Amino acid sequence: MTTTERVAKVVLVDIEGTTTSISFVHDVLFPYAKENVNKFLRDSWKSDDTKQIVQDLQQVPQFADYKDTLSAPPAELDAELITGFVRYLIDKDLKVTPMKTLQGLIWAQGYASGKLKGHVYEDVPAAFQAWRDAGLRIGVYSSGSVAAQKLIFGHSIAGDLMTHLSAYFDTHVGHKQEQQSYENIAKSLEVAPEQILFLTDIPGEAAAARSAGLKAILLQRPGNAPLTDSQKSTYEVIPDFKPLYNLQLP
Ligand SMILES: CSCCC(=O)C(=O)COP(=O)(O)O
Ligand SMILES: [Mg+2]
Repeated sequence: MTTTERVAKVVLVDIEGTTTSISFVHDVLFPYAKENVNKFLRDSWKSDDTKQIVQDLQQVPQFADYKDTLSAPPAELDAELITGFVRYLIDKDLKVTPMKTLQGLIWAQGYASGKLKGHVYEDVPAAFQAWRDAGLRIGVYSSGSVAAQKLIFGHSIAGDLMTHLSAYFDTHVGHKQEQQSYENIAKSLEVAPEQILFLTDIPGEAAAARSAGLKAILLQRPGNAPLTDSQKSTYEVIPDFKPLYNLQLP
């Protein structure tokens, strides 16, 4: 296991498998979106936001694949067809940007009604506080939309954690396994890439971040996919944020 230098100006955190359990995302958030997508689309079908999302969803390459799975595709585009497509994307966990935007709008209703509360591991609020006390900035980079990120941290089981966060990035900045995305993030943060520490559960994301010059550490939270010996020797692997409570500015 390599050991990462304990200095950074910005800590960039992934959500699912890093700050938050995979189970919360897959067993609570995704089912909530699948259950409520039809009503959401019917209620808002004529709104500009929904019209834009529907238009963008039709441009997604997987839309044609989905229609091929239907024995009798509808002649006209309607809320039922888009509902089916959204559920198809969620089942395949495809991180398609307009679907992620739509999920965020649906979850907003769940958080507002109190049916949803964002899961965060117990070491997360303490780490956020310690890093901010040490003068570091904290940013989020997730495939979930920026709106969804703000909801999960703003309505978390540990209270409003948004007060700790100063930057949010989603797939509008690029996909998480692409080097260019991390270069874009460093540019946007106005920080040299090597001053950013990225925390994630996915080795492909850590590799992309590292190729852009960021530091990267892997999380092995309960329920995360097991890491190979090669991955464990390539990256520092930690079970939670506690080993990082003492991060300092360079
Ligand atoms: C922003 S909360 C929901 C997380 C989500 O939708 C998702 O796809 C998780 O992606 P991540 O990049 O955080 O692993
Ligand atoms: Mg993740």
